[in-house]
Amino acid sequence: MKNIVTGTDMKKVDSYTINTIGIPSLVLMERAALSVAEIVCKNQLKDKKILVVAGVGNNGADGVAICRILHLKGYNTELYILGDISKASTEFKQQLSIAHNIGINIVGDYNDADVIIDSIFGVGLSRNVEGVYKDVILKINKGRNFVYSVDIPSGVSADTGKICGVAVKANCTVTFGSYKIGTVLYPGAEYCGQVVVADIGFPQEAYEQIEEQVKTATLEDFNFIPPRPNYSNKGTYGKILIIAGSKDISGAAVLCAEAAFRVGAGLVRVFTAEQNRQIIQRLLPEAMVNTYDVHHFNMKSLEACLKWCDVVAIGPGIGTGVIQKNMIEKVLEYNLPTVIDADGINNISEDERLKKKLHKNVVITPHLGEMSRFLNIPVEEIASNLIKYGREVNYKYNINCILKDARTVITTEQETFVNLSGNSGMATAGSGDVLTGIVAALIGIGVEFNNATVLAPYIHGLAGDKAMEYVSKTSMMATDIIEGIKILFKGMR
Ligand SMILES: NC(=O)C1=CN([C@@H]2O[C@H](COP(=O)(O)OP(=O)(O)OC[C@H]3O[C@@H](n4cnc5c(N)ncnc54)[C@H](OP(=O)(O)O)[C@@H]3O)[C@@H](O)[C@H]2O)[C@@H](O)CC1
Ligand SMILES: Nc1ncnc2c1ncn2[C@@H]1O[C@H](COP(=O)(O)OP(=O)(O)O)[C@@H](O)[C@H]1O
Ligand SMILES: [K+]
Repeated sequence: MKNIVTGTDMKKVDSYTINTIGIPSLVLMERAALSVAEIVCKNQLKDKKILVVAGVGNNGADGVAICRILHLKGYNTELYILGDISKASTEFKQQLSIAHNIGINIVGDYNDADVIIDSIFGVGLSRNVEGVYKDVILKINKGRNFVYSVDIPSGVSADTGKICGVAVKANCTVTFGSYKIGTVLYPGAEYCGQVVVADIGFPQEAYEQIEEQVKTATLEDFNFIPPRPNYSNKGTYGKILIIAGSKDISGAAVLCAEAAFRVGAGLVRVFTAEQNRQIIQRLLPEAMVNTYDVHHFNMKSLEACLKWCDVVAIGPGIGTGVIQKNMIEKVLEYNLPTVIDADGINNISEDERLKKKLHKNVVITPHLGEMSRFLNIPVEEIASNLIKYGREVNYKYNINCILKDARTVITTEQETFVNLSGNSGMATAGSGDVLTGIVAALIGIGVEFNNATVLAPYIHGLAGDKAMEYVSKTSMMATDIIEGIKILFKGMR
């Protein structure tokens, strides 16, 4: 797991590192500046003209130090300072004094260059960007230069990813210590270009001072998956019940069940409408199929399935109505690890009685529309504050939530995560059904419930990224993501 921090929390990390651990501010700053300079040197030839645009806070101080390092390496650099120097931070004044002593060329106007280093505002951005700052940022964005942003593109809120009026559109952002929320959540993430996290020496202890930590999964988290011993059988790897599909929808069940198999589930049983039996058996002969008749629904057959399984996923393509609500009620009575997706969520949203039956072994996987219905809050409001509303589900209902979007936010009882894998090719029908199958299968194969909730979107995204090895984002379909799961695990163990 890696930390993702708000700007406010990053200041706490800075301050703890400087004041409690005792690493001097200028030491951190030198490492920060060196990390940016190193990346610039690696990618830019010496004949390139580099303009450093610096504010007068510590982000600007980083910029002045970067300008000095590049100048000493023989680059043609200029420094343009934006803001009132009499109000500059101590570190800025120190850096500027060094720059003067070394003979850095300081210019009075913004002029174009091959490379721009944007160090106007970092995590200290505190209000909307206006006036001369706005004008310069617009000029940077109009130019054809290669833009590096220091810590975060100036104008992006490090706390939320919102654009404070206007923001620099960078080609590359070198962010210090850890991802900032503003570099991972949209729209800010779109302004960053490639994001490089530079280790400048903040100790993990400093991150532990943060009260509400946000993290992201990393490859190390595959260790949550238990090994597959030789002495095992299909029963070892979970009995997964998937309640999906309806008279007119069969694909959802197939995608969900196949994804579960590809993540390693031992046994998968689909409970679906009678009309789907043949097609599912033909498309996925490995799955067991039990069916119901909408006109004579028999709860006993669902109960038998629930008694059989270790984990249940309900919702993809089931439709909404009385039968569906009764099925959900029955599922919730069994207190099993339960994944609720799509129409599963929509049915619950319509029925306060079902909401009351949600229990702590439930994870819901809503997209923004489903989340909007579930919380009765407009989509735009949820989109602008994914973490807040993800957490709200947890506080209100004591269930886990995978809030799916271009950046999926995961909230468990204790923790909050943002998933960083995946790509826009995954915005395709059935992609969410694949995710549902992955969550259920991970629980089935023995991954602890909270860990499965976090790992599933990560695996789903990595599978989408793997799918790009043979299909473009444009052509990607949900079946390609399943193909991607195969490639992913082939490369893993
Ligand atoms: N040792 C450390 O601490 C380390 C810190 N590091 C670096 O420091 C950065 C944080 O520095 P920071 O806290 O000084 O804030 P910063 O981002 O420079 O912004 C404050 C300045 O911007 C101004 N300002 C803000 N909003 C504005 C607006 N809308 N419009 C106009 N002005 C506005 C504000 O002005 P004021 O509000 O005072 O009028 C003030 O001048 C961090 O991102 C990283 O790069 C690294 O080197 C690692 C070690
Ligand atoms: N731009 C994107 N980048 C990364 N992942 C995306 C993007 N758009 C959608 N996704 C992922 O694709 C899946 C879509 O799920 P969902 O909307 O439920 O699809 P469906 O209902 O058709 O199965 C989610 O896991 C979501 O996070
Ligand atoms: K910046």
